[in-house]
Amino acid sequence: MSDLQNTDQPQLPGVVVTGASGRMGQMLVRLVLENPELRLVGALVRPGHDWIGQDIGMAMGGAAVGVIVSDDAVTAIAQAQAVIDFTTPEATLAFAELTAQARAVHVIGTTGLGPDHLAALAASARHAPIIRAGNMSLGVNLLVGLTRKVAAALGEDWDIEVVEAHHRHKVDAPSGTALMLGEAAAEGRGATLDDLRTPARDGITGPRAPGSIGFAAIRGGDVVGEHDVIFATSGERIVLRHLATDRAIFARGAIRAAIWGQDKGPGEYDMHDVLGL
Ligand SMILES: NC(=O)C1=CN([C@@H]2O[C@H](COP(=O)(O)OP(=O)(O)OC[C@H]3O[C@@H](n4cnc5c(N)ncnc54)[C@H](O)[C@@H]3O)[C@@H](O)[C@H]2O)C=CC1
Ligand SMILES: O=C(O)C1=N[C@H](C(=O)O)C[C@H](O)C1
Repeated sequence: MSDLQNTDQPQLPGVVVTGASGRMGQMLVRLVLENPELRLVGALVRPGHDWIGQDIGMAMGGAAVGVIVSDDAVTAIAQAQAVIDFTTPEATLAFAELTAQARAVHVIGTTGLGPDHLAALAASARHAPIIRAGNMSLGVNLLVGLTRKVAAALGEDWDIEVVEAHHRHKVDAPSGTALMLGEAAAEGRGATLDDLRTPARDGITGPRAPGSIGFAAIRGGDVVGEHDVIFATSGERIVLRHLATDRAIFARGAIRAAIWGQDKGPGEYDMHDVLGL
C-alpha cells in the first residue's frame, strides 16, 4: 500500500469509497491509492464498524495513507469530486442524495435495486452525474452487446436462459449482471425484460413458455462471478460465457468511470457510455 498517496496534488479529483471494509470496498481503496489520476479523500463504513477512527491503510493491514475511516457521510462526501459506491440499495440511496448535493460524480456498482430505488436515483441524477452498472468490467459490457446481437439474429425457436454463479455471501438474485444480460437479450427481440422474464422455477412449472427468458442462480464458496447466456434450439446450443476471477476488473471499471465522469453534466450514464461501446 502506498504511503500518504497524492496528498501533494490537491488538483486531482478527490474520491470517497463507501463500504470501504467490504469485498469491493477494500479492492477500490487499494486501486484508488495506486491511481495517479485520483486522490483518496474518504473511506466510509457502516455506523458502529470497528474500523471507525483508524487510518484506512492500517485498518486494511498496510501502512498509513492519511485517510481516517468514518461513518460521517455528510462531511466526507461534501469534499468529494467522486463517490464510488458498492454497498446496499438503502445505503446507495442515501449516498446518492449527498453526492448530488455535492455536485460530485456517483459511481454505483450496488445491485439488487428495485423500481423505487431506481426512481430515487433518477431524481438525484437531475443534479449531478450518476454512472451505474450491474457489472463494471469490460468483458461483461462487451458480452452485453454480443447477447443483444445474437438474440436479434435468432428466432423464438431459440430458447434463452441466463445462468449465473457467485460466492456464498451474495444476497441478491438474479445477479445485476444476469439482469443486464437478460435485458440485452430482450432488447434484441424488440421487447423488454419485464415482458419476457420467467419467474424462478420451482415445483410443477409446466413447459417453457415460447420466447421467454429464464434465469438460474448458483451460490457457493468463493466464486467471484460467472455468467452464461444459453441460446438453445432443437439439435444445437450457443453459450456466451464470462468468467470473473479477480474483483479488480470491477474496481478498474468503476475508477475509469469516476475519471470519465469528471466533465459530464447531470444525468444517468452506464459503462457503455464510459467505455464508448
Ligand atoms: N457492479 C459491479 O461491477 C459489481 C457489483 N457488486 C455489488 O456491490 C455490492 C457490494 O458487494 P460486496 O463488496 O461483495 O459486498 P460486501 O458485503 O463485502 O460489502 C458491502 C459493504 O457495504 C457496507 N455498508 C452497508 N451499509 C453501509 C452504510 N450505510 N454506510 C457505509 N457502508 C455500508 C457493509 O458494511 C459492507 O462492508 C453488492 O450489491 C454487489 O452485488 C459487486 C461486485 C461487482
Ligand atoms: O456480488 C458480487 O460479488 C457481484 N455482483 C455483481 C452482480 O450482481 O452481477 C457483479 C459481479 O458478478 C459480482
